[in-house]
Amino acid sequence: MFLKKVYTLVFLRNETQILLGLKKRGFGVNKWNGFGGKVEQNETIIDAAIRELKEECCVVVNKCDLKNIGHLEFTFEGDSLLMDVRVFSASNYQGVPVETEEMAPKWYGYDEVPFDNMWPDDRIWFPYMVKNKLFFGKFHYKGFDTILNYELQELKSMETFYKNKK
Ligand SMILES: Nc1nc2c([nH]c(=O)n2[C@H]2C[C@H](O)[C@@H](COP(=O)(O)OP(=O)(O)OP(=O)(O)O)O2)c(=O)[nH]1
Repeated sequence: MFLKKVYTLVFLRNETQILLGLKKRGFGVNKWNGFGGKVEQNETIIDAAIRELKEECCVVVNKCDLKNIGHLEFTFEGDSLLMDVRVFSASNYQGVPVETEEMAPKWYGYDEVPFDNMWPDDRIWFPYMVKNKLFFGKFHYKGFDTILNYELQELKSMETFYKNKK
């Protein structure tokens, strides 16, 4: 039995670039990533995505501009935690990303994404996101550097995926 915790992960994107943030503290420190974190009690997933984006880089996004593009699950050898990560993309937003105590933002061209300084699974599923394919990925780690096994599939619709998910 796993103990599931839900997280958000938001990527601001345009046709040529994607915004990443260098995590300055906590889980995933010193890695480039999208913006996100734990969904709190009594908070919807979409509200958590909006809140975390604002807290981490001071950008405001409207609900209707956040598109759920993927679902990721992470488990770790010897640990009962299952991280359930809802991935979103947005190209409309208000404000200019700025550095906060948690993240230092930077725009990257799609061909210069710094995978060597990111979670190892990112290089596996990023190509789906870049090609605008919806995806579901499951990664089982040993420690935080080694993927022991994984599954990745393209989805036709996130709604259908969640409807059929147990
Ligand atoms: N790209 C990518 N993101 C990941 C992976 N694993 C993983 O947890 N994430 C994301 C999901 C969340 O956005 C973030 C982890 O959330 P967090 O621990 O920073 O949450 P938080 O801000 O609420 O935490 P806290 O420090 O305030 O307690 O990292 C991964 O393998 N790849």
